Amino acid sequence: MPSDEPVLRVRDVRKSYRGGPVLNGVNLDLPPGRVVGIVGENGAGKTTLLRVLAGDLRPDGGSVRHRGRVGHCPQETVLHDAFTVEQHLRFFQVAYGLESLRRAEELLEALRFSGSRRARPATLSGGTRQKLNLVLALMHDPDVLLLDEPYQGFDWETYVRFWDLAEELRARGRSVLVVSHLAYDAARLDTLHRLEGGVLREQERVDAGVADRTGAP
Ligand SMILES: Nc1ncnc2c1ncn2[C@@H]1O[C@H](COP(=O)(O)OP(=O)(O)OP(=O)(O)O)[C@@H](O)[C@H]1O
Repeated sequence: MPSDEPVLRVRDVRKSYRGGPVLNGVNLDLPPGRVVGIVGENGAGKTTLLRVLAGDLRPDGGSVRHRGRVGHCPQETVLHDAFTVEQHLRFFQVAYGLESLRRAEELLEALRFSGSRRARPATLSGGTRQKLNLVLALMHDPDVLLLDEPYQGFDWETYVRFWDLAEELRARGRSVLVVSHLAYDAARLDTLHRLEGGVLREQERVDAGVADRTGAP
């Protein structure tokens, strides 16, 4: 029987900058096979929280435990203009220790990546760069995927494909945590949390269904 033990367990996470506290005791359990959203206003601390969860930023207190592999798609793309698309894929293949680019190819196809593999990121559109950013975070098929505003710059079709992909991952027992300042896609989530005052609170999802699926990205 598959374990429902959390793939991500967050306890009393605290983080302050010089300007004052941003995270004031964040708690979260993310079981396998869930798509979870975190919303919050600009400056609420969403990016800070995701960086702490990804191990990119050390919290002042509290703990973060992962079970399995983590993928992190930061808000700022990780792409480097000295490298082509193909070189990015090869670089991450080596970094992740992957035998092939099979999964990366599937993801490029799923998101209808249209850029040339010989192109450098600066010559790609913002949405196309974001697709590559997402593929790089996902190509090792992580158990937990942490996404910071993942659909910025996506057109409507790509936005819908992104959610199809999230559903495919959930069906295979992967968990996806999506951070956004917008909550209109709540119907696509298993759980929605609001980050406010440095803590997470579970939100009532407005299951208007159709209404929730009509907002533009
Ligand atoms: N490296 C840093 N040094 C100092 N202050 C920071 C740093 N990073 C973020 N902050 C501050 O911490 C607060 C939370 O920032 P954060 O980027 O985590 O919020 P956010 O919810 O992701 O915002 P947005 O929706 O605008 O992306 C803000 O007041 C920001 O100015």
